[in-house]
Amino acid sequence: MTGAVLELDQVALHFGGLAAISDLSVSVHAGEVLAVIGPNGAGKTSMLNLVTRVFDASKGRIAFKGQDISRLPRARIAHLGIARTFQNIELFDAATVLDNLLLGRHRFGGGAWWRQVLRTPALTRLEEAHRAKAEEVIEFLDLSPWRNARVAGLPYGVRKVVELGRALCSEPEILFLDEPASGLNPEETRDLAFWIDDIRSDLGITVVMIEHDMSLVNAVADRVVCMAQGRVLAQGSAAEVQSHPDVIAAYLGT
Ligand SMILES: Nc1ncnc2c1ncn2[C@@H]1O[C@H](COP(=O)(O)OP(=O)(O)OP(=O)(O)O)[C@@H](O)[C@H]1O
Repeated sequence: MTGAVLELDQVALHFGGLAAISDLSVSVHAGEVLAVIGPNGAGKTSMLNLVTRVFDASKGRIAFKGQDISRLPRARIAHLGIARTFQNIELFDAATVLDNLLLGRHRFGGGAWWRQVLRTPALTRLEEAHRAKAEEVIEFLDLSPWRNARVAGLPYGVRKVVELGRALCSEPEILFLDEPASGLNPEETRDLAFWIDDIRSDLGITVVMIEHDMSLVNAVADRVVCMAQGRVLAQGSAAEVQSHPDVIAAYLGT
């Protein structure tokens, strides 16, 4: 593990009078799996929405590999190598699994307009490279039985894997997963744990996972940050954080 790949420094986010995030400072180390836990409404998804520029921070700095990204246009985020999945799966239901995965290649472009009109060899090579990456991800996530199926008809657990696959197709340096285990059965959650481990070890991608399922957190997280009321309450190993008195009190609502 090396230095911080992503740093949030005293970040705040307000919705009207409500402080969803207050003075939040979090560092993500390159090559780690960081789990972000905390009770409902703690600000976990808001933090992810700040990093991916869905919302503007009202205060503070967010740096990716030393570059301040807090004011970048949202569309630039994927180009930098930051990918995410959503709490409520966001896929193109009418399209096939393969086509959804190919959408993940968006950041690598489709070539200049004149290449598309003339169908140049360079464009053909680009399309072949996109297709090869999508096939690699299909293989990696065992999605071959559904390659040409429309997403709309797929079981929930498979759709979650497709969304993960689309994020991987963008070849991110850092991958944010928003509640990846929610709605999955125990067997699917075990598969997910293996994939997250492989995403970090084999693909070298840093993973930040917002998660309520402590079996998954205990299985894959190198480090855990617990948030409550928009701040960091505790951080450390899964065991340290789960036994922290403030964390126990936050979950009990005391
Ligand atoms: N778009 C929004 N408009 C207004 N308030 C919001 C918005 N998004 C989040 N909030 C509020 O900000 C606070 C933090 O919400 P957030 O969804 O980030 O928490 P969370 O820790 O991800 O919760 P959960 O585990 O339930 O998903 C909550 O009080 C929530 O109601």
